[in-house]
Amino acid sequence: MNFGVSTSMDVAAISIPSLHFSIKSSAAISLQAPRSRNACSVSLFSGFRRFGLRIISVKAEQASSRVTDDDFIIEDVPHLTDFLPHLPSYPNPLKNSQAYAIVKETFVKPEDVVAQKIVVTKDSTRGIHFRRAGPREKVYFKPDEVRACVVTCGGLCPGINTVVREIVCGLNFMYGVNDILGIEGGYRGFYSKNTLTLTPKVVNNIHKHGGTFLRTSRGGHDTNKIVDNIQDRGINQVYIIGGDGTQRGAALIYQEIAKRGLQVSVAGIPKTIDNDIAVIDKSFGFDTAVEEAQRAINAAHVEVGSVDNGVGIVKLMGRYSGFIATIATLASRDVDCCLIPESPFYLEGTGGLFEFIEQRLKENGHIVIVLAEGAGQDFIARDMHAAEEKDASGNRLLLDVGPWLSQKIKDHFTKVQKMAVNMKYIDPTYMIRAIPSNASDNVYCTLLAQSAVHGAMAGYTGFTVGPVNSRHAYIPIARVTETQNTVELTGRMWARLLASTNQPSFVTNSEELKEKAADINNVDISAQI
Ligand SMILES: Nc1ncnc2c1ncn2[C@@H]1O[C@H](COP(=O)(O)OP(=O)(O)O)[C@@H](O)[C@H]1O
Ligand SMILES: O=P(O)(O)OC[C@H]1O[C@](O)(COP(=O)(O)O)[C@@H](O)[C@@H]1O
Ligand SMILES: [Mg+2]
Repeated sequence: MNFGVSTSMDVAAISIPSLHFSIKSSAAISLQAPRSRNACSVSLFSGFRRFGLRIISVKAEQASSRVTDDDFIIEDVPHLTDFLPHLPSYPNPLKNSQAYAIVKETFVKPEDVVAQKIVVTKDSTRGIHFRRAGPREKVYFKPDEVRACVVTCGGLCPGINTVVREIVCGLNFMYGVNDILGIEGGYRGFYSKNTLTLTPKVVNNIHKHGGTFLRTSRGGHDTNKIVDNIQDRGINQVYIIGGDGTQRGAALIYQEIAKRGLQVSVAGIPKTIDNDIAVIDKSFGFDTAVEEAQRAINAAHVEVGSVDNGVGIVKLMGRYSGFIATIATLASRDVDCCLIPESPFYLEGTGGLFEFIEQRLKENGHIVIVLAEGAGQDFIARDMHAAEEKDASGNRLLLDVGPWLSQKIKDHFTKVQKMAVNMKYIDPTYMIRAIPSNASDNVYCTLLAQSAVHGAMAGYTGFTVGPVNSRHAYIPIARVTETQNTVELTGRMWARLLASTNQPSFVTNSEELKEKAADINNVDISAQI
């Protein structure tokens, strides 16, 4: 797409085919995209950089319609100057930091973006890009004016304490910020608990412990009470660590703050053991959890390998997404069958689980089944006539598939097959998420935390930070909350698993399930490696 840029500053018109601009203020140009065939979300950076203008991207009404030729879409994040246009900026103190003294490019260029699509062909459209994370030349907070707070919400996962620690140390060591509060016990802590004072000394060793030093909770998100508290306490940077639910809550907090016109940056750091957060490569702590799951799978394999007709079942976390079970199975190679929420399965008849277990017991004398806790929920609910219940955040409370499946298998083989089986059931669910993060997750958590700090100090807000194709980016919160990341049954990763376990596909053996799988996975599979 080509566009002309007017050189005289007083001319407010910059014409782009089918798009018209008006310069609203010296700080930003807003695109008033008319209802046009080619309207799309556009951000223009380099053309205006030298004018000191900041371009905000807008979502045209028909964001789905793409500019056909050089389809270079930038999904930008909000900035404090979007609603506080006269906010002063200051030189980034990193400029004087000895650590960064010889860094070739200390600051991220304003036009640096990260591509969401990296598997391309010569004629590919360029697709969606996100603003690259990292330190900027200008900051919008004076270090001694910053009063930051950190809050952790939802379930545990390895590495939460590392993120908390590195937010505190990053603010203090890189930006000279000394006023940092801990919000205790999740969102409700804003209005129901006293704050903790966080210093590098206080958080020095917390990364060596699992859980969250700040404690957490589900439920209790009251946007107005939270923002009232932020305002009353004079907090001007909010770091929110949590999963998809938490990030939805963060979006509401950001919107209320913008509505009130408060100079407060809201930075979301995505967290979940389930890796169900969209757009980012994977959530922190996931690798640590998969590594810990190997110990449970290995124990099951040792147990069942030491007895006749040993049936080992290991239940792992994964409420709606079966990534932990899938990747732990691929990593282990001791697993004969992996069941996940995304893949329907059935027990009886040709191609069913019972037939497969019988075949493996005959072949090897034992079998190991890895089970995501969210697998088979509809099956169990029908079988037990159980009504659906929810937790304090509105998440589905799961029926316990582990004991249910163990009993089903025991009943089938003893009563129907007249064959005694040695059932060994292991449930390490909370064990794999309550441990401290491993070395690689610790480094990942450090980059996440520092990216969040750089973003907030540079005045960005209403963003979630995370790696997109291994490069940290600032992602609009709505982007990571609008869909949930799930294992694609039509992707190559799941095919790799089926090829490694040789388990029944369950789907290809049954027309009815094939439609169901198609529905589940009516998404672009190119994203799957
Ligand atoms: N749609 C939502 N809007 C506002 N707050 C939400 C929303 N969903 C969840 N929350 C809040 O976010 C916090 C954590 O949500 P939860 O789903 O339990 O865990 P996670 O965010 O880790 O997946 C809870 O305090 C919950 O009240
Ligand atoms: O912590 P609780 O309330 O027992 O919930 C357990 C659930 O939390 C999870 O660990 C995910 O929690 P988050 O989405 O909050 O990270 C699921 O895997 C599991 O089903
Ligand atoms: Mg969640």
